[in-house]
Amino acid sequence: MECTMQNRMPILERYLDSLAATNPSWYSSSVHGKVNHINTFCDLLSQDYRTTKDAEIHRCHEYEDSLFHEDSTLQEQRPIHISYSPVYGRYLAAFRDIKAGELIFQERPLVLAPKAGSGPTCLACLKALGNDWNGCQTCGAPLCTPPCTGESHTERECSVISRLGLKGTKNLPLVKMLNVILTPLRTLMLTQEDTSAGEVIAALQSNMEKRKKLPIGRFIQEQIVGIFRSRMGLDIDSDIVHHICGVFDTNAFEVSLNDTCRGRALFPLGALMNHSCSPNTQHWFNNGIMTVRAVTNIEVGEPVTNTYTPVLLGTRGRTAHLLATKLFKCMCKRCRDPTELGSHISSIVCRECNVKKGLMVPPGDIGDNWICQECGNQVSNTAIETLVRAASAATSRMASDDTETLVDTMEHVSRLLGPQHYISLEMKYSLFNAILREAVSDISDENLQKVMRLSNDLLQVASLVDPGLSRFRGLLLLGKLKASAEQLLRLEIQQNTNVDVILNNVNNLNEAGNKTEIVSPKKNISYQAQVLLKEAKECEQILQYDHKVSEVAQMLDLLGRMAKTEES
Ligand SMILES: C[S@@+](CC[C@H](N)C(=O)[O-])C[C@H]1O[C@@H](n2cnc3c(N)ncnc32)[C@H](O)[C@@H]1O
Repeated sequence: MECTMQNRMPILERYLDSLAATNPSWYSSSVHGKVNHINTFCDLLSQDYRTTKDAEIHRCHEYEDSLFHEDSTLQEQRPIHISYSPVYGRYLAAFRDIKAGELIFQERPLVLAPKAGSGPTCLACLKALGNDWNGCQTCGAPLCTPPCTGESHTERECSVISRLGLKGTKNLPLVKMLNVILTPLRTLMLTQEDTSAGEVIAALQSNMEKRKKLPIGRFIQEQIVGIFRSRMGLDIDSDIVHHICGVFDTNAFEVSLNDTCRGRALFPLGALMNHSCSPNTQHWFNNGIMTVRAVTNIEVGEPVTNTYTPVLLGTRGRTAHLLATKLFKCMCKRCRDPTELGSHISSIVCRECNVKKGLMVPPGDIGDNWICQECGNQVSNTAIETLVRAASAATSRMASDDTETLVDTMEHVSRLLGPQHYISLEMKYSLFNAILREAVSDISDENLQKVMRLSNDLLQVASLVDPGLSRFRGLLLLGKLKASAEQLLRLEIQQNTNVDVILNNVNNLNEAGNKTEIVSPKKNISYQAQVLLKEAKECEQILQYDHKVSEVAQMLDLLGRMAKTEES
């Protein structure tokens, strides 16, 4: 039975209500008791499973009326609601002003499965197993040995997979195929076992009709539907499989459960965050639970956005990625601005005006010439694209942990495209990470200086395209802190062992030969540590939900000790 247009928004609204238990902060203490009276997700959603074939969801009058009658006290603390626009479809919007750093919501995954295309992965806990694995005794699918505590590989799943004939074969292509079909298989089983979950999945956007006309549609029909029917004996309506696969490809998140277990998961509320190339939220996963936090202030009514593309990618790259994977053209502020919010990460340095270092910004029309903003020099789009492809090819051949090669490639790309270009920035970020992979005490003075320079360059770009409390900024600040704290530590050791340096400092004379105010080396280190301590506290706030927060805690300890040195 086809789901009517009118009932899709309320399904998702009721799903939002059902997340009350995971989000107690949505309710003020005076209405806390009411949380218990909200029906559970399962109670509230009790209709049959139905697929919806597009995202054209309109608010109906009945729905507006039902909102009007809703208990407003329950909503007063909640930061979000679901809104609709003919351009964006449904989207999460701020229900009240949200402050940067505020936790917006937490959500458990509805479906969790290995990533399509991944190698042997334990079906119970999603740990990557490499090639040395043992198959499940019943179906032959990869599982941990000794058995892990993961619960995802159920008896029912096992009995269906056993029809694949994997047992005893360790057939790698078949294992990879299993990772492709497992997502729709698990989702299908969930919709059959839990009609409420099925209804939410049915209400999510799948872009099914458009996808059916694309190669992905043919793949799903021939491979996934084909295997379900012919090898697994499942009598299944192919539209349901197309819808489920489309729901995953349109909405799923890559999630890490811990250091070794990773997969793909569906978070129906998280899925309602629309895309922005300069998003106002950041999300983290902890034991599979998604935590979404505001990275900038979000005004009431503003969309609450997530990014579906890497932020360090130029507009043309992001546009191509979004069109290919999510089937829409982004028209956000960053995409409409050829300078990309002043970052110039798609602009190319002009070769004709070396002195002024003029930049050629991408033309509005994709086929037009690129024109230097300083000297008016024109270069054809084809020539620029060839240049960018050459730079990109140079970086893709390179090992990302070899710092010397990274430096050479970064300099080469900077000469070709300019230091502000996104490929140069990717190189800078790779180099920053490669240097910091070493224990900080083993990093040379020269490389510590490099980390400082790279982080400053990247922080400048981050403040434009990924501003506020973004993880990117947090990681850059952390690297910078590690480098500066280590430099300070080396200075402290040097001064403790070199009495001459101290005496010279103490007898400090200015150019006129007068004694200047004496700043003892210890006081100087203490002062610098106090400045860094402030940055470390900002970093701690940004990475509050990140596993890297333990590294920030170490920095806080170290800097705290150095800041106190003068007093002792
Ligand atoms: C993860 S879903 C987001 C929720 C979706 N709008 C809905 O109604 O269920 C992704 C889809 O939303 C739409 N979308 C998301 N961000 C958009 C944006 N910035 N501009 C236009 N469409 C967008 C696209 O159709 C995309 O395929």
